[in-house]
Amino acid sequence: MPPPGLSDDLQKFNAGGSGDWFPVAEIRYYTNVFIMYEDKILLGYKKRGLGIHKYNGFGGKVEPDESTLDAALRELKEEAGITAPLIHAGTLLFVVPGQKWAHIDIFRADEYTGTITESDEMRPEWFEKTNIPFDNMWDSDRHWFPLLLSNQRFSARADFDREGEKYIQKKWWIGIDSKT
Ligand SMILES: Nc1ncnc2c1[nH]c(=O)n2[C@H]1C[C@H](O)[C@@H](COP(=O)(O)OP(=O)(O)OP(=O)(O)O)O1
Repeated sequence: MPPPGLSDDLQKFNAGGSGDWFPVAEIRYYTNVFIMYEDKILLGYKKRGLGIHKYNGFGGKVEPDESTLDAALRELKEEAGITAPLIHAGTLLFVVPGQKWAHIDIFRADEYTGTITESDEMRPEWFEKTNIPFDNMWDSDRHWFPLLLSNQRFSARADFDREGEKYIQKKWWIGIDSKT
């Protein structure tokens, strides 16, 4: 049975951790974009802010009056200097007690245009799909990345405890969105 916040008709892919799900809170919308090319994936090394010193997709907050797709395209341009024909790949609910829930729409593309450029926020870097730096990413990424890489749409929830600047994964649930 999917946790609160996810649709009931998902097919479970994996789940783990312990304890209760954190209580419902207001939602804030974010985006995250992954560019694939042949056997490689483009990640960004975060130079500031939430997730500093981790590798992630390119993305950030959705601004008022902006669609998630427009926000994803804007952040990809701002943070990596490129544009791409984005496809919605999945959704991650990132939950931390005492904070708004982050609803992250995750996009992918298999091509891009422009010159990949480092920004103040992100240093882009290509990785082999067989050598993704999970030990230096958000802990939940390793659980949904197989679905991103195999082009299966997913919805996921990951609850993290916060200890100072550290985020410790407590519980997660990943489902395949079989409607698509
Ligand atoms: N758990 C987890 N896994 C993978 N990705 C993420 C998380 N939690 C997250 O917040 N994220 C992603 C979602 C976004 O792409 C970024 C966070 O966005 P942020 O850099 O705070 O937003 P910006 O709008 O770019 O920030 P500023 O420009 O205001 O600094 O991490």
